[in-house]
Amino acid sequence: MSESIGANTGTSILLEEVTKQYPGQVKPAVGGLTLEIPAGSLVMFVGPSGCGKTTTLKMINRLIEPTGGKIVINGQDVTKMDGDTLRRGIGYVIQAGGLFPHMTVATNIGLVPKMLGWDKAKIAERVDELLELVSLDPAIYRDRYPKELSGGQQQRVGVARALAADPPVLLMDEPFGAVDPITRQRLQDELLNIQSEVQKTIVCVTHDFDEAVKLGDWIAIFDEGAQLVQYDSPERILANPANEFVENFIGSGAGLKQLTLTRVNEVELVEAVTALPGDLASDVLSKLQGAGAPTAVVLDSRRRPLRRLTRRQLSRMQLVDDTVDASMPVVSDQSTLNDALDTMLVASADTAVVTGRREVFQGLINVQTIMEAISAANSAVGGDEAPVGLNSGAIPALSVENAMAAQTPSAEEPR
Ligand SMILES: Nc1ncnc2c1ncn2[C@@H]1O[C@H](COP(=O)(O)OP(=O)(O)OP(=O)(O)O)[C@@H](O)[C@H]1O
Repeated sequence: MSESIGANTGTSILLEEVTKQYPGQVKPAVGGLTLEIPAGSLVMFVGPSGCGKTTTLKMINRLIEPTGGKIVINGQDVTKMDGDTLRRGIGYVIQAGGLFPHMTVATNIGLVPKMLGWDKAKIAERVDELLELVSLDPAIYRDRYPKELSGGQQQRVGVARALAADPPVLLMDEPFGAVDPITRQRLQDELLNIQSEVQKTIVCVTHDFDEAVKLGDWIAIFDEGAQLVQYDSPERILANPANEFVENFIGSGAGLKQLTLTRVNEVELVEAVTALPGDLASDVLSKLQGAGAPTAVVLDSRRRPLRRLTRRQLSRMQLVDDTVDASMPVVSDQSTLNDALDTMLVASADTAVVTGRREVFQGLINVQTIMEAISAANSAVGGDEAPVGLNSGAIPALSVENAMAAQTPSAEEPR
């Protein structure tokens, strides 16, 4: 219940000296981690396999119980709170959406609202609203079963389900790990679009440093035992990696990764002549000639781009129709310049169509704009001060008693 852990937006999370010692393990999976997650920010956890990212994430909604320390959400210590109540106020997204296969999309999304006792009409309305938010047409998708969806669509439904009861906090564990690179890019852009609408506090685990740079307001880089190696903005981590471990993690091409730091919505777009199905082709053609532009963008009634028409194509038609060109290069205004360049290269086009929230047309971006933006971006790295993040000294060596205690079985599921 969102009431129980605070307002639906603007909720901070604080881990205070949090430790997780799994039974039978010599070293703690998470050792004395103190981490501040500012309200409304998107924090990415990255680090090598087994370093404790997932364990840290799952301690926030107590799917894993910490063995020590406190977790404070919106000023309230949730370590002792009823776990089920806590989890209803925290959206949770896992790889491939984690949907229940025998339930329709609508039932999956409506699960938490149902548990919270919402009436049927309100749930149905919310389901449609969320499907719209994740760019799935409710009329087509609400009654489908998960197996009738693509991987990317399942993932979108997973996000919709996590947001259903408007929780203030969203936890995501490798949410885009199971989809192809193009779908992954689109889902990342959508998440950023959704976040600009809903302003949740989001913690997201990834193994992909580029994804962390693209999505994160802040990136926490962990080493084994969830030892925090660096916690800062993507810009500053790229500009000043804390040590060799971080340098290796960033990998080669740190310079090129700077391209990942600028989003399409930060550069000036090229205006375009637009047309609607049903317009007289000759009218559109004269507008194009007046503007000195080579192509017009055809939009549907919700201003979503359908295709581009060249002067030659227009001169051969009477009325503009509503044909869709699936191969038209389209980028979201949340895309990075890196993604935009990729999209143009794949389509062998020197311009791409830019869309914003709910796929509404914004303008065009061209290679020239990107080149100019790159040179302009080589300016000083600044920004807000980084949130607090540290571990409490070295991990204490286990005494014989502790080691014995650690062997005691607990309710924890083995992996
Ligand atoms: N239930 C468990 N019982 C015992 N040890 C566990 C359990 N779950 C995780 N571990 C251990 O704790 C450490 C941290 O695991 P965790 O899953 O948090 O890492 P991770 O950084 O998310 O890794 P990956 O990127 O591979 O998913 C690992 O050494 C793992 O083997």
